[in-house]
Amino acid sequence: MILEALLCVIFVVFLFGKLWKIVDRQYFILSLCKRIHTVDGSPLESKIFVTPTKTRFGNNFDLLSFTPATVFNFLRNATAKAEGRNYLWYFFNAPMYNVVRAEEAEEIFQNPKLITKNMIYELLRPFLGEGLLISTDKKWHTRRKTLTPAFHFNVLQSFLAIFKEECHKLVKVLNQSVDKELELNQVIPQFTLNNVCETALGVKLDDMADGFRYRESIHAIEEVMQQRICNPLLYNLVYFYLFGDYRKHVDNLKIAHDFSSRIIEKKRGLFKSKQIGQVHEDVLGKKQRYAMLDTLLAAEAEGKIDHQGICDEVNTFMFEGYDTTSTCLIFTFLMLALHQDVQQRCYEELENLPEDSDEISLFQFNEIVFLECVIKESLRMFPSVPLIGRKCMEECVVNGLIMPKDTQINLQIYDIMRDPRHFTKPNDFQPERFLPENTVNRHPFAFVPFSAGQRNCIGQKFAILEMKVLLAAVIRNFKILPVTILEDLTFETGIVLRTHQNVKVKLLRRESK
Ligand code: HEM
Repeated sequence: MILEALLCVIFVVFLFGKLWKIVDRQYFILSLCKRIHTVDGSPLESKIFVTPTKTRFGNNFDLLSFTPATVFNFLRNATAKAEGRNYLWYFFNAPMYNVVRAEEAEEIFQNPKLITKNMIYELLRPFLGEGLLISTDKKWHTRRKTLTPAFHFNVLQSFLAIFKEECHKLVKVLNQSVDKELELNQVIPQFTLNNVCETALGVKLDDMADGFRYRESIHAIEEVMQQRICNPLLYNLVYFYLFGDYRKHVDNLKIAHDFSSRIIEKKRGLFKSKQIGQVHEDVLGKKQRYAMLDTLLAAEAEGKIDHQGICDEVNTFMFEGYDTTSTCLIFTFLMLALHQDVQQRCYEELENLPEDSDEISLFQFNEIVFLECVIKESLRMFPSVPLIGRKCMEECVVNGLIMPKDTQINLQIYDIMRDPRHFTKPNDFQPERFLPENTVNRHPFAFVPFSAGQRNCIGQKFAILEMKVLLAAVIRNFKILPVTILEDLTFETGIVLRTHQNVKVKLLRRESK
């Protein structure tokens, strides 16, 4: 009797084991997801690197109790282990495919079915709603079409005046910091936030009574998003509510949303009066300039967008247009300080411009080639957006792999742009790489700091112009000397690439001619 029962148990265990093996070929059972397979039936390992898991539950627990710095190092180590191949994790009920090669990234950027963002972006949803960055399908297409004219050449022309004004203000501040250590993180973000606030909303943040509070709230929102990125448990709303900074986050979201919503309401009133030929002044009684919000209000008048939609788009611009540009500027200043020869070459290039910076035209800014190479090389080495994510909404074939529905794709921009096959000595700062004659044979998707394909950055021309205006003004007025060196810095991956330490330089006033 006992023997029979034992045999029965052994048989059931054997059967269960067999069944488990069969199912496990298709599904990573303990990670609760379907597996990726190759189209030609070859072993997956022959095409990509399958990252070994720390537990039997996929890579789900590999990231627990991470900090922004350890996320950065984790990603770099993962890429190093893959030895130049794209690599896979089984993560969060779905496979996560990491792309580090331009060749395979191209197919993803170009695939019109792969335009939906992945789960990381859900952390931004409470702030950005259905704005351009997160929305998908028809809504995204319509909005993108509506907003594209807001970045037209003629519009940039009118934004140039704003950039110059903010630049004058900043140069005045910098004049007081000559010969002292200057923390770039204390001054640059204010410059880019002021710019994006005025170009998006049409108001000067420094003139607004609650401008400071708004600025603080944006910082706080980002900090919480950063925390959540580092701890997958905090993605869960209940866990976030119980153990995270949920209340603080909600309060800050309210401050930021109320601020933009209030301005939108006031601007709507002015827009309507303008339509019937009254008033041309803004909320503070000053002469009105074009702002992106005007394009949105015009779309609202045509019934193409509602109040919530406008709020989402404005918040998206503020968010996307602020930290990305300040991060790039900080790294560019750092690299200029560390490479005096490059800085000197920029200075000489700028000597050809009119002495009065107010007279430098958009056309002339576009012609500053070497400085643009410097910006691009900084973006290559230190991309403000180090990774972007997509999601397969249905089973799809990508890079010769069959990806189940819900597969998450990470385009590791940081690693793509440090691929030695496309950039020799990738860790060396060499702006000459971007001179037109040196880019001819480069893979078109090897340099993608603004993403590529349909969902590329709508604000890239805006950003390059804004950064050129400030860099040109600072280089013409000051010699930038190094204080921080790269070895002092701990890099952190959040929504944007950051350093744990503030970046410091020293300015010397240049002799006026
Ligand atoms: C150095 C500065 C900047 C960098 C490196 C940058 C980078 C990027 C990247 C990589 C994306 C794609 C994100 C993704 O797919 O997840 C993106 C999208 C976007 N960027 Fe930028 N950006 C910069 C500046 C700006 C500025 C100044 C604005 C607006 C004023 C802006 C507005 C946007 C918007 C709205 C999107 C979403 C576009 C869409 O999906 O249709 N960006 N940016």
